[in-house]
Amino acid sequence: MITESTPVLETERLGKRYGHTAALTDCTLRVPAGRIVGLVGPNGAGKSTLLGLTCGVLGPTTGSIEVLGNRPGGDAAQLARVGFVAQDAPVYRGLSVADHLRLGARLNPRWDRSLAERRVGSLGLDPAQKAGRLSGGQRAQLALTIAAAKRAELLILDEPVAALDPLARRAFLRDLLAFVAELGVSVVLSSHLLGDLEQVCDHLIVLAGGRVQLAGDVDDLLAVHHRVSGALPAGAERVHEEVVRCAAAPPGARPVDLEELGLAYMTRAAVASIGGAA
Ligand SMILES: Nc1ncnc2c1ncn2[C@@H]1O[C@H](COP(=O)(O)OP(=O)(O)OP(=O)(O)O)[C@@H](O)[C@H]1O
Repeated sequence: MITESTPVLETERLGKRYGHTAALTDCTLRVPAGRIVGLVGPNGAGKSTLLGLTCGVLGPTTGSIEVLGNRPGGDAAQLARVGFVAQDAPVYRGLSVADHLRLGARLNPRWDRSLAERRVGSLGLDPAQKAGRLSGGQRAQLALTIAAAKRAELLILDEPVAALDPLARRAFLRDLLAFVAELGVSVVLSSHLLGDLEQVCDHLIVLAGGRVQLAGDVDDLLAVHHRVSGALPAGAERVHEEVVRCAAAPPGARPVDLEELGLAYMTRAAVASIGGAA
């Protein structure tokens, strides 16, 4: 039975291979509902693969995955519960903004016309403008509007801000926060830009080499990681350089921010893979 405590995403030893390439290995995750999840990792870490498995466009090679308590992409009802914006904010370049909204209304049973029109108006998009003539930021906003108006319970956004300048990125993330608060939707957002994710995410997943390096609610993760110069305190584990993991802050320790934390785990994984290859 699906309840409010049903996780939006639950995986158990999930694995995905493309031929001889292991894109994801032994990935075990549990993401509670209502979170804005930052999915970070270097190029080739497996982020797009995990997002593809989550929305059901890919199937697992090993292990299991449940999204909102069901098999991803299992049927039309499940597809309607998940909104997916792939990399590069895909839109139909020859169709106008208004055409996109009409198409959204025809294809999505829970389409929220008033939300779509309100967002297009507040963004200052001309309904008659062809999507191919919008700027990168406007295209990203249009793709986000369509995903939001679908009234999905989970929004999956694969590097939605990658092509945007700093001002457009900030505007996009601010809008995302506003409508997440309005709609109560859960979001999984991948990015290389940890600084951006820090502004919006309350749950973090760090992937590297196809494996989960770190996952959890941001407040919990920040509470057990600290910056310590000098000798490793008793009971602490060194993640990378000054960043250590231990339940209580040792004397003289300084707090870490999300960017430092993500980088520490990604660097540790990179160093380990070079060591393993040597
Ligand atoms: N269709 C495919 N066929 C073969 N290998 C693939 C395919 N898609 C991804 N891969 C490989 O799987 C691994 C993970 O790729 P994935 O695209 O999931 O990583 P990513 O973290 O999203 O990377 P990026 O940040 O560069 O977009 C990489 O080694 C990649 O080369």
